[in-house]
Amino acid sequence: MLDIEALDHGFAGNTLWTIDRLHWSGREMVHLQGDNGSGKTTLLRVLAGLEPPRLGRVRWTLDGQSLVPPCPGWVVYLHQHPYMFDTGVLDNLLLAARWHGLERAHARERALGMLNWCGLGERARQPARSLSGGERLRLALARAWLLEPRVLLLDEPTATLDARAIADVDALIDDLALAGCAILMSAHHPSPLTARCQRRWHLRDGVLFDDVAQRRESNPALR
Ligand SMILES: Nc1ncnc2c1ncn2[C@@H]1O[C@H](COP(=O)(O)OP(=O)(O)OP(=O)(O)O)[C@@H](O)[C@H]1O
Repeated sequence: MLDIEALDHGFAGNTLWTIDRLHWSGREMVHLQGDNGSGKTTLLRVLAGLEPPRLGRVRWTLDGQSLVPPCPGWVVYLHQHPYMFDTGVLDNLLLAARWHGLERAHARERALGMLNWCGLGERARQPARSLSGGERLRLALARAWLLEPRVLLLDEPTATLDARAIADVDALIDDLALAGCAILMSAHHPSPLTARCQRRWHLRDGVLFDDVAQRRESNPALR
């Protein structure tokens, strides 16, 4: 569902990374790795269409349609410190629903379901900006899931969380993956979730190494 050809990005005339060719069916959960500054966030932002690549092409094939990012509501990028609207917790979901044109009664019912799913059912009226880091991330996952995206691009989702919060977020991400949402996540530190990723992309020295492609290269039977 993701096809990349001759993608190249950088700033001020310097190349950050280049990717000759990459295909991802979306069936395997992917762990994007790389040192600080290797360009993980930038790659996720380019895949989401939040910034255009310097050269090359990104194409998503979703529900039989070939799309160039951005694909609002379908390919969703989530920052490790997600933006919270300056409203209550429930209204954060309802605003997102309205923004994306969900029908009002359906949106409310679904938003309440999402709040229970992410464990914030008792916090509907609490100001969203007063939530802890882990709670914000859970609310942001609920806000994303409200739209039933096909792809979630998660930027260091558990980087600043303690073990308990990581377990909570891991469980939610796992639910999304089981429901058929394709997950690509960057993460520095191993976690139960990164351990479950079936594929690894590694940004090193400006090149993206794909362990699946490398296995195919080294085993002719897989080509
Ligand atoms: N808009 C921009 N203008 C100039 N340089 C930028 C811009 N955005 C990112 N960079 C630079 O690109 C490099 C890669 O940044 P990026 O945030 O993608 O790396 P990262 O791998 O996600 O890093 P980290 O693991 O530390 O979060 C950094 O050196 C950053 O300063």
